[in-house]
Order: sequence, then C-alpha cells, then structure tokens
Amino acid sequence: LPDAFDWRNKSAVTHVKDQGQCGSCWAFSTTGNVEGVYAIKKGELISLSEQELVDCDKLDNGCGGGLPSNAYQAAMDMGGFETEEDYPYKGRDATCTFKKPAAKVQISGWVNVTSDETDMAKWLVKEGPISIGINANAMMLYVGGVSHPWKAVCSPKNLDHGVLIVGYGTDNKNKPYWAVKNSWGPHWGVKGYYLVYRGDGTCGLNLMCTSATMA
Ligand SMILES: CCC[C@@H](/C=C/S(=O)(=O)c1ccccc1)NC(=O)[C@H](Cc1ccccc1)NC(=O)N1CCC(N2CCOCC2)CC1
Repeated sequence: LPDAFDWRNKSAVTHVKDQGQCGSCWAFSTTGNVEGVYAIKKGELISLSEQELVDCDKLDNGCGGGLPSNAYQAAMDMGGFETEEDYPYKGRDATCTFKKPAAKVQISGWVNVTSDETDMAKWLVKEGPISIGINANAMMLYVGGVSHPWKAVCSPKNLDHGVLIVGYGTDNKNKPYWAVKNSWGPHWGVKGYYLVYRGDGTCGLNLMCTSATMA
C-alpha cells in the first residue's frame, strides 16, 4: 500500500463544485464517485449532472437531503447519468427534464465499502474515490491543516453531509489524513478540500462508505 495516493493526480476527479443554497451534498458525493469510477474504467473524465438527481431522483429529497445509496439506485432505474453540460446545475429543486438518450454514463450497481480505514485505503487505490457520509460539524470552521476534532464535538452518530474521499497521505507532522472533496466551492478549506485525520473514525467518516460499480 503506497504511503500516499491521490486520484486527482490520475485525472479521475473533476473540479471542485459548489452546491450553493441547496442541501444537495448527497448528489455531489454521488456524481464525484461515478465520475471517478468511469474515469478509471473508461479512461475519460466527464463531469456528471447533480441537477438530474435533485430533480429526478424520487428516492431522495432534492435540496432537502438524500443518500448516495438511494441516488445510485435511482440513476440505475432512470437509465444513467447525463453530463453536467447537458443537464446543468441550478441549485434549487426543479422539474425533471431527464432524457434517457442523453444519458452518457450507466452504472451496474453499488456496494458498501469497508469501515476499516486501512482496508478503505486499499480499496481506494484499487477501485477509486469513495462516497462517504460524515458529521460536518468540524467543517463549518475549517480553514486548513489536518482536522482531528474530539468525538464529543463531532459525533459519528450524526452523519449529516455527503462528500468524497479522493486520496490519503501523511502531513509534515506525521499526521495521517484523508483528502476529502467537498462541494462548497474552491475557496472553502484547502482549495475546496477537507484534510481529516485518518485512522480513528473521525466524525464517522468510515461508517457510510459506498461506491457505484460499473460493468
Ligand atoms: C438538508 C440536507 C442537508 C444535506 C447537506 C447539506 S450541506 O449544505 O452540505 C451541509 C451539511 C452539514 C452542515 C451544513 C451544511 N445533507 C444530506 O443530504 C445528508 C447527506 C448524508 C447523510 C448521511 C450519510 C450520507 C449522506 N442526508 C440527509 O440529510 N438525509 C438522509 C436521507 C433522508 N431521506 C429522507 C426521505 O427518505 C429518503 C431518505 C433525508 C435526510
């Protein structure tokens, strides 16, 4: 297992996006994972539509919240993902305008990924970025460095945000971290990313790990 790994160096991660005033973090977590799996499998990085999930995924609640696991299922039922270009983001609940012929990317299923953080790192290197649920309490005030809040202020029991693990490493103080892609724009955190302690279930980041599968 390499000491550090980052899918951003392998053209499997799109630019940092901004969900705006809409609780669609779950949709960004989902598209980020599928963008990564597709790039790894097909060798092409395509930005996928979150608005399609916000408008058309009836298993979830649009700007009111959702789960990547529901979104994978909904996308499979609908017939796939349209591109960001074909179905652009509006940042509000809107009427579904999904067109199956326009769907560029199909997934064949989804899996739960292990909650053992050593095995998560092995899985990431082999399979791609991992969609996770996390307690975002420590992200509200985050300005950089490796975030390692106490359990008391970041309970693993209150997962409220969907994000994407794209890599891992160790900082210059020898602190192991996960590199997490957020959807609050590129000016938040470290160029839109959250560096969070790796190894002790910080903020419950290891408890709802999923990924789409692709034939
Ligand atoms: C109102 C929705 C807020 C939104 C994220 C918004 S946010 O802006 O990124 C943010 C997060 C935290 C602090 C501040 C701001 N959160 C979600 O969508 C989170 C994301 C999440 C949580 C746990 C594991 C994985 C992903 N999910 C949720 O909020 N929910 C999970 C699904 C649930 N559905 C109810 C109807 O039946 C289907 C299920 C609705 C609540």
